[in-house]
Amino acid sequence: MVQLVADKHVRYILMAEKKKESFESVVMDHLRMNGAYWGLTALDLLEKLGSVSKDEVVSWVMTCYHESGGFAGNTGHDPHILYTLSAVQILALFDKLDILDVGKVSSYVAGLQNEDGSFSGDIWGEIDTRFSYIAICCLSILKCLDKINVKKAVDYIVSCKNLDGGFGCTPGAESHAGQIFCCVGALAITGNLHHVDKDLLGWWLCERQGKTGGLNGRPEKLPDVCYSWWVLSSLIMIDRVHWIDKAKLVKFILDCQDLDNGGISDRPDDAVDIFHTYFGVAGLSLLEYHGVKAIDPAYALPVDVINRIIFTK
Ligand SMILES: CN(C(=O)[C@H](Cc1cnc[nH]1)NC(=O)OCc1ccccc1)[C@@H](Cc1ccccc1)C(=O)N[C@@H](Cc1c[nH]c2ccccc12)C(=O)NO
Ligand SMILES: [Zn+2]
Repeated sequence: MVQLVADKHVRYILMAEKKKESFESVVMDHLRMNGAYWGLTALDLLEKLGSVSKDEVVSWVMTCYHESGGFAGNTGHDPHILYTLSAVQILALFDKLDILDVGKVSSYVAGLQNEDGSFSGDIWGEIDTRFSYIAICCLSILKCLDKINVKKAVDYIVSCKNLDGGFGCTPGAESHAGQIFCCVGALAITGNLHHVDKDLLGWWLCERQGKTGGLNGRPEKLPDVCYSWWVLSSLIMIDRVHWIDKAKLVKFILDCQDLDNGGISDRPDDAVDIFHTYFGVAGLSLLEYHGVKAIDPAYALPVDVINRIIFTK
């Protein structure tokens, strides 16, 4: 039985941090803040966050801070809600939320809420339930949920619920595991999971597991390691995780590792990347794999980090 080659993954992540000219880092240049969140959270789940310089990372994150209170995907880029959450999550990992002007950051996020309760990603106005989740998760970590109209935000999310029990990016849009994670996560954080039909959605989610043990994002699609997060965290939040075969999913994730150079790919024998390495480790965390720290399914941060935030000051 293949094991988790944790040390190889740690080395792969640390190398990715250094290789700035590689194809992958150039392609991902505009979402480098997300990449930093994936790499650092995976390191923390493997109990190796200490192998990076906290001060170096934190000062780089702050070079992406914009006077509007938002964060950009890389130094000097435009701010966007996507990267503001990743930046706040990184600072939470290092217990450095105190360096933030919380009032400014929370006002940037709250300022993106629309009349109908939905959220835009930035000043250009694109609306997506992904942004509702990001706003609620970010403001909850900053303890500023009172800055938005939570009831309207929840009503908008509920308006995106489909007949199959799932959720899409806007009202009437097709159910997709990624959007389901966002909507269920936002409802979980705000204490509104009673709006979810747990048996109906649980059935749609457990149907994502194929004969290989992997999970896909929609019917007929190929299994993909990152759905080990989108689908599994949703199943855990609605208390239906026993409806899938956890052991088969563990094997699928472990079979996606590059045993020599480290890293995890979306499916066996594909090229590894930092995104799937994180979602593979996070999936194993949700499956309580030995040697991986527990991750919170709604906040996508280690449980000890969430406990520190919720139960202090
Ligand atoms: C832009 N991205 C995507 O579109 C990936 C592509 C993909 C990977 N495997 C299958 N497709 N898809 C993706 O992120 O889908 C997740 C999702 C979740 C919620 C709504 C829509 C899509 C990836 C990057 C990527 C591109 C190409 C290949 C591998 C990674 C990406 O940056 N995703 C972001 C999307 C995102 C940002 N903030 C979020 C908050 C909640 C949920 C998702 C996000 C992410 O998951 N950050 O943690
Ligand atoms: Zn994927």
